[in-house]
Amino acid sequence: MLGLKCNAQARNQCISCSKGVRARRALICNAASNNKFFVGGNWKSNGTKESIKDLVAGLNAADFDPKHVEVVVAPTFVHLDYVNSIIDKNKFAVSSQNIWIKGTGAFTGEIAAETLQDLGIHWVITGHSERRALCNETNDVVGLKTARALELGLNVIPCVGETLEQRQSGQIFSVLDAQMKALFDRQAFIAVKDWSKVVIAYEPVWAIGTGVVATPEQAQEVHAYLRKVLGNKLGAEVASSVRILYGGSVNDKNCEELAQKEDVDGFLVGGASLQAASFETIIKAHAASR
Ligand SMILES: O=C(CO)COP(=O)(O)O
Repeated sequence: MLGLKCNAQARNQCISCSKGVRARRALICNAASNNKFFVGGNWKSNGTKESIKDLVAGLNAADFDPKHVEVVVAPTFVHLDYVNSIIDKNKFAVSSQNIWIKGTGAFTGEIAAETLQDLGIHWVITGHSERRALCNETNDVVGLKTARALELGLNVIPCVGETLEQRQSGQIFSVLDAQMKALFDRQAFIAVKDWSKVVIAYEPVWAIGTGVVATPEQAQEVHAYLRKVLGNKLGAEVASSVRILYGGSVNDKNCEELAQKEDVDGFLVGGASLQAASFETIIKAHAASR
């Protein structure tokens, strides 16, 4: 995993400082990358003020070390400010689930990156498959939104993933290529300097909300592929440091096995992130898997 300290028992050398690293990917050490295991909770269109108050109280009481895991929760737009005001910011950051492709202005019903910044929200999810499928967001729109977030200094979680039909008809890698290309097509994406600000989420559509989780081997295969695609475009050092999350029916029972896979750097969790106890177990999956 990324962000492990250089240490005496290391078997590999950091390509940045030449010290040893015990990292599974063994390219870059803590001195060069502060990226930790990452867990996001996507609350989707769920929650009332009352249920959110209880959920946040449960999360604030969760026992984990933020030195080893970065945790972000994404409530609805209208709950962002409330959650940000009551959540323990030593342990959690708050993310929006979407942004508008442009700035503030005459865009009825849309939320600009500037507005999020004004609220102290520093993360945004882009390209979630529900937005792609239900709101007709194309790869190009996802590329624009991701670039817009980066231009405004936000941290961004672009989502990619194939449908069951695409997987079964052998299109999985061409679908992922096209989704990644839309990110690479934007200057703001390829010009990123600090790759702790970009976290890619692989969310196979067939696994989202279905209870059918990808096997650890299926997740690893795609994560390794995405890392290769990143490496071809941005170089080995960037590819090694970018965190790639798995999302789709992650729960407190299956998270540990998935977290053991070399290229699984964290999770983007839907349903199970609405239960504080389950989410806490998922947050601690990385530590448990070691
Ligand atoms: O869409 C997801 C996270 O963004 C995954 O949702 P589930 O965990 O409910 O399958």
